[in-house]
Amino acid sequence: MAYHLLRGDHARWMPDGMMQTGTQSEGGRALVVDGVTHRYGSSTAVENINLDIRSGELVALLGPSGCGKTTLLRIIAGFIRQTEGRIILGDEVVDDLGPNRRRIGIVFQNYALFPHLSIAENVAYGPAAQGVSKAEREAETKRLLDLVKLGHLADRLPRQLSGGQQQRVALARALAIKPRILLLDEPFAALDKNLRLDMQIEIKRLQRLSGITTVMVTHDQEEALSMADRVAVLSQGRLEQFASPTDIYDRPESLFVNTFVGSANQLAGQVLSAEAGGAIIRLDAGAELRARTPSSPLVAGQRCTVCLRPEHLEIADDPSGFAAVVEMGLPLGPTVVHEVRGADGAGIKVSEPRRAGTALLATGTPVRVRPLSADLATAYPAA
Ligand SMILES: Nc1ncnc2c1ncn2[C@@H]1O[C@H](COP(=O)(O)OP(=O)(O)OP(=O)(O)O)[C@@H](O)[C@H]1O
Repeated sequence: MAYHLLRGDHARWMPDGMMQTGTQSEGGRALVVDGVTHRYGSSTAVENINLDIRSGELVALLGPSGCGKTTLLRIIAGFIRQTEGRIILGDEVVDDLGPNRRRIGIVFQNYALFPHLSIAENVAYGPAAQGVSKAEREAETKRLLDLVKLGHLADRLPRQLSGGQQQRVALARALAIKPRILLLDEPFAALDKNLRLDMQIEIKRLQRLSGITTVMVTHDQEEALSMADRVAVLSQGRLEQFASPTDIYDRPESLFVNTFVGSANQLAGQVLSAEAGGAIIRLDAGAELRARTPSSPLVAGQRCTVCLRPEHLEIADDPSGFAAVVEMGLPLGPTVVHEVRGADGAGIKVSEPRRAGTALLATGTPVRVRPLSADLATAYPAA
């Protein structure tokens, strides 16, 4: 594939056939969400959200239903005017610009294609409204449809395409206006599992190639962790953490993030001693361990909740662990999960790689459970 260096205020290598997008130099700021709060009447949907999104980044807004992610996306797009705060695109505060004046490309869950227009007419619609000449928009439409591998279907109507194909048209249409940023609203929700994975890879590829700054709403944590450069985790309208997928998973900063992303055993315990960022905890189940304490400093004697992921525990005959009794063993293909019960009654999941010939432990077997290594536990003040 041939690459061209685009010049001007946004020098960037672009693949052959991809148009220029974005308004910032590589690594600069593309979008700032500055102290945004939105209330519907008396109920607060998003509260004091701050995000600083770099040019070329793919950011996922992740959270459970009702956490405010769609509201935030619609505020960025200009469909909703926030109660407080500012939206800054590049260096421009865009709060007074309507959606069609923000130059934002949007792909909705249901694609929202014009049903009576052909695929090519759908893609050319935005540039036509922008006053782009016929010859130029025809060339651009062809380039974009080739890019999403649908050039041969340009004359079909949307209903004559599969869901995945319609979504690629929606993406081409969004890119046709040369948007400053691309917004994806649950873009894979309507696709079946296999097609979803193909499209996730495809969109990530196109996003990387174009270098277009992208914000995607999803409630699917695997999708967020696998596709995004950074993930903004929201809960009840508040930003819990904004970090790389690795940091979100390995270094969660709140009990919510720790338990919403991946799974985590929650064990009750008491702080024996504490220092900045860490503490020695005695679990009610019977072991002592060191834990990170990211959210707030803990003090000796304080009750706490310790999170340990199932894959960070092992069943081992070791005095450093704590005693438990097997309740159930689940052979899950390459992993084996044992549900055990600690001396304090806590139910705990232990997930281990399955080795050839491994037998499941029978219900009632006494075992000892220990963390795989130090510092895998994270402690939060008890609720
Ligand atoms: N037009 C509206 N009027 C009043 N309340 C609203 C309106 N739209 C959303 N809300 C409320 O604001 C909160 C955030 O909603 P929002 O749709 O942003 O959440 P979400 O995280 O996108 O949820 P979902 O994943 O279910 O789409 C919810 O409590 C919702 O009930």
